[in-house]
Amino acid sequence: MSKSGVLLLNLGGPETQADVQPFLYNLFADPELIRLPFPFLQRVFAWAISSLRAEKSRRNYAAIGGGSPLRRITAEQARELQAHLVAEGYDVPVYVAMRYWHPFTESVVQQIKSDGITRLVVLPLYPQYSISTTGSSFKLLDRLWAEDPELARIERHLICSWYDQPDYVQAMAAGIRAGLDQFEHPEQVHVLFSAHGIPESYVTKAGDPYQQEMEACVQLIWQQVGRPNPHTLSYQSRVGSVKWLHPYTETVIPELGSRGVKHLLVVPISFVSEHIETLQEIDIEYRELAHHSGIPDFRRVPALNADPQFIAGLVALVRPHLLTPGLASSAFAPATALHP
Ligand SMILES: C=CC1=C(C)c2cc3[nH]c(cc4nc(cc5[nH]c(cc1n2)c(C)c5CCC(=O)O)C(CCC(=O)O)=C4C)c(C)c3C=C
Ligand SMILES: [Fe+2]
Ligand SMILES: [Fe+2]
Repeated sequence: MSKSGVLLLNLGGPETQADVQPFLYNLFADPELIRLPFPFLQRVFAWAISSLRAEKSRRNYAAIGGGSPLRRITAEQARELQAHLVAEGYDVPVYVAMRYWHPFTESVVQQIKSDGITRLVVLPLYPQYSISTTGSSFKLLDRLWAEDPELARIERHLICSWYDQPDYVQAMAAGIRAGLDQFEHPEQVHVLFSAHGIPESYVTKAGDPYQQEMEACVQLIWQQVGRPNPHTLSYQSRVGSVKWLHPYTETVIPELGSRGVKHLLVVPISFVSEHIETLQEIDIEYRELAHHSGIPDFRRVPALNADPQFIAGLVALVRPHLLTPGLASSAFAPATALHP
């Protein structure tokens, strides 16, 4: 008998000030996120960098209430997705697994195993694929599946990226149009898509499709927005001293200011939930930078969180991998099942 489940993947975030350093350690200890020439030094490096970064990072989390809202918002997305699936007749549990903080992927897959799931649809909450995000979580799942013969019996259906999912694209476009319409003169607004950056070498040396998917995603969203405003794509949240994807958001904002832009609408584009990089980096740091750059009118499009059209998009992504309602106890898969 087949029993399906859905697993949502995300990065995770510290919930309290005390969580910040161990969270950073977990993040920097991942060779998919930080690539060192000497892998045997990864843990020492992670300890050193997490210790050095912790104070600044704690201050940033303190500015948004002490911790990240990511767990709460991702749980809400999971609840909404499950409710919509149940309404369509798919009686499947939806799990949330984080890469670097609670609920850790390692413990969630134990739960999935003990719930008797035999067929798991894995949906990363990153619309665009990157080695550093979806790739890292998939690699961890591969390792867990390779180490445990009971897990190995659970059939996995991986959804790699979905930046072109029509409901997602339309939900993003609707948010941008609503954002533009809040300005007194919407036609005077410059729209700045700000994506999370990654080191440039991921794209040029390791073949990460992230930049290409990001550019295609912005183009699709912009077509749906259907307004004549000028728009730009830039990359934020650079860590360390190596070159990251260009142009940097922190460079673009002053350039726009010096070109006379007075009204700026920022669209966070790699994120489907509010988190530190929307609430602190964009809303606090970039807002201040914009004001210093002569841009007094600075606004941001909210992250999608549990937006109904976005949730409909998640349902559409998951549905083809589920057994048709009524056949749920059958051993047969529907003809529409996709296997990337
Ligand atoms: C698509 C999203 C993300 C990409 C790509 C990504 C790459 C990436 N991130 C770091 C370093 C850090 N990321 C941190 C937090 C963080 N990053 C993302 C998303 C992406 N990261 C999320 C959702 C979060 C959690 C946010 C929260 O609310 O807690 C942090 C910690 C925060 C801080 O100190 O700034 C670091 C550090 C690298 C190096 C990287 C690509 C290689
Ligand atoms: Fe990050
Ligand atoms: Fe599938």
